[in-house]
Amino acid sequence: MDLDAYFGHAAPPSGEGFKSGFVTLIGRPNAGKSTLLNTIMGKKIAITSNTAQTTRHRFRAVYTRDDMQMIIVDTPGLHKPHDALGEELNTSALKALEDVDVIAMLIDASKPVGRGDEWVAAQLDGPHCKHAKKICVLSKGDLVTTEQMHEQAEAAKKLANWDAMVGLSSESGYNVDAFIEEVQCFLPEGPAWFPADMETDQPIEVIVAEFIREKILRTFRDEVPHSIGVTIEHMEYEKKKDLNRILARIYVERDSQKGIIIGKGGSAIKRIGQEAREDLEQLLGTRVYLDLMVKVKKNWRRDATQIRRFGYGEGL
Ligand SMILES: Nc1nc2c(ncn2[C@@H]2O[C@H](COP(=O)(O)OP(=O)(O)OP(=O)(O)O)[C@@H](O)[C@H]2O)c(=O)[nH]1
Repeated sequence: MDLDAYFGHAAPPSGEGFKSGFVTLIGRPNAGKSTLLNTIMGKKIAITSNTAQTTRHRFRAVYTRDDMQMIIVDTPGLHKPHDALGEELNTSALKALEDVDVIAMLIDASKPVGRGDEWVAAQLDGPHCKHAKKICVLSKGDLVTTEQMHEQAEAAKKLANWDAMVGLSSESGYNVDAFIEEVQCFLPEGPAWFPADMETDQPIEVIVAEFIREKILRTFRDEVPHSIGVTIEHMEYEKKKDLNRILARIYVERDSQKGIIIGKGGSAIKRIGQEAREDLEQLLGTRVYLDLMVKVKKNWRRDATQIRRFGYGEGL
């Protein structure tokens, strides 16, 4: 594939009236942050699942138009941490609030506003958030009636002093444009910070590893998804065959988890490999040969050094 598509070299657009800046998406786990990012970008870059703590990287996507460049910072969901990984993810998410132009807090419109939302909203009072405009995004609008949406808006109004509020659905695309326009209003005039054809600041290996992790999150429930980490050991493009050869390692914490990931006669790992390969072929625009290995690394989630080695949280 053409890796330049990820890093970009085209001259950044600029000019009078051009706006540019950073918007951070925050919210409880599962609020729909990564899905909104993908909908804005018009393609899947960030992984999503209904397992909390899906997002482990503070992830920047670059959305460029003729009249603006918006750098969207996706963050791990904010929640009460239970281990070093949870703490690292919270630190990473809160750090992404510093020095941004807009903070968009997502609140799931289909769930009652609760203490988790209150806790996240309270973080917006910090000194580092002072200058940012705050948009309340009521997400998953397709799951609620108009009346429920109004009720949710009333509850959300009490959480913070919002500069704007938008109800939308990333699934149907409803009102996502309105959100983009709202952000644009709040961005300062300035030149593009990144090349026009750059889509993300993450190395392609990180995105590939995340796509594999997503398939595991979607296949298994409970403890297993939180216990895995994925690294790309080797990735090589064979031009003649238009083929990317990828060797990935899936780390788990216990032998029993290794057995679960592999499945009876290798059935589970085979399915994960197949599904990941299909997604990766779309992402990379080439054929993909994917080799997955499972390895046990005891208690890696309790070890900050290990977590950073995976590149999760602050490690990048
Ligand atoms: N029906 C519906 N489901 C949505 C919408 N947006 C997100 N979801 C679903 O909600 C779940 C969580 O979405 P994510 O985008 O992964 O949420 P997140 O806030 O990034 O989650 P973390 O990474 O855990 O912080 C997924 O199963 C999504 O498919 C929406 O607009 N409508």
